[in-house]
Amino acid sequence: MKRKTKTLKPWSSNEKRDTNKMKGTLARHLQGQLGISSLQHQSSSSISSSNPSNRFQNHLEPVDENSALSVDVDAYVDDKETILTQDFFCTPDYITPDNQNMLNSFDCNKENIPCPKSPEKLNTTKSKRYRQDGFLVNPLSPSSGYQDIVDLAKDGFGIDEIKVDKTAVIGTQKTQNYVSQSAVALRCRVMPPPCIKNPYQKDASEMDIDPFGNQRAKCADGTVRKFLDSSFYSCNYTILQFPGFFPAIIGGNGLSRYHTDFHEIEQIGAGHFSRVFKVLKRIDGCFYAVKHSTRQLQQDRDRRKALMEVQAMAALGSHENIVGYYSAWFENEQLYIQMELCDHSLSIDKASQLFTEGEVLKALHQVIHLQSIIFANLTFETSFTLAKN
Ligand SMILES: Nc1ncnc2c1ncn2[C@@H]1O[C@H](COP(=O)(O)OP(=O)(O)OP(=O)(O)O)[C@@H](O)[C@H]1O
Repeated sequence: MKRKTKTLKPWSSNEKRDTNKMKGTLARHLQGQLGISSLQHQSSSSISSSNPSNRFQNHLEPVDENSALSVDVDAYVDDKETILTQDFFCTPDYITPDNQNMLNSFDCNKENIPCPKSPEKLNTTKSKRYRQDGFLVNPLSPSSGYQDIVDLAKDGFGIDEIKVDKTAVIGTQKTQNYVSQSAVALRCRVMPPPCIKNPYQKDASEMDIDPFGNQRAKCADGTVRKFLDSSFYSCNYTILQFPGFFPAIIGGNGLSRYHTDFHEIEQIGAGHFSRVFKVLKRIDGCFYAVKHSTRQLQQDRDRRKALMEVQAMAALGSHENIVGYYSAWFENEQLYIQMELCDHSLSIDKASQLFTEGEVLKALHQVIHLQSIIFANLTFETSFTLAKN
């Protein structure tokens, strides 16, 4: 009697018909997939009852036999909606559904597979040993559980990844905000604003010969010209003046590029407003230094200022006296810079006096002559003197 009342929902006949139709389709699908013979009755009766009064009568019938099945189909429909929403945001592979990530492709043993050694950088032994110590548990083995995964997550992974793992272990329990988190992260990651010209780089027409060949990334001047020729953007600025131009990308509940792409080894330095870490890039197995600002760059102006260092490094390119630059991004309102990892500390030990004044002047002269860049933290007089000398 109680169940009978439950089926008397105040639905319109159209709504009910649509739902039944969907359930019928899904039921047939499930039947095919799972071989559930009991579905036969429900799906066929739903479809064959073309008479409205019969259909209404069917609604009044007890559904005790198929009630559990009915609930399952509802859940399936909900899942389908979630998947469709996800498809809408074009989820890339590495952030496809959490549980799928976890159960199908994430295998902690894979973390132990040695990264392919770079032909140039062969000193990856230390990192591999470190990781082997930390990754002993396969989350897919019967003995592993939530605690194991949390322990793994503590080893260099960020909070974000812990959250992902939690979701996966809970299993089919759905989280309300899964799609929205992915969507936010995706929107921020796949739509970076274009930097159409580096303020520290000479105009393409002035650079007849590129001394660095293809060794470094550059601003796409071809793209710039297309933008300008279209006369849509008549912009004398070096960067398009969009409001909120440099977004304070993700962090918090979103995905972390830093933790996705890099395995943090240790802190190797600290500046006035930054910290520098030795990291292993997961995809190429090489060590890099990643510097990130310690204070949050909430204002667009602050982000532009912080980016000056990045733009200068990118424009300078490869030089024996300049730390190599690879990439930069905003995350959690902080600027991250991926750089070449230097063997020794870059701090000048005052006691040992590594460089003479002449050597420093010579190096600076080379740099200034090379790219006509005057460092922001040098006074005009100093720079002028150095350049002149
Ligand atoms: N690429 C690198 N490889 C190795 N160590 C590095 C690298 N970059 C920075 N460090 C270490 O981190 C320390 C601080 O970095 P850096 O000199 O860039 O900071 P800063 O410019 O003084 O700081 P801020 O930008 O906050 O003013 C350096 O003194 C050095 O020890």
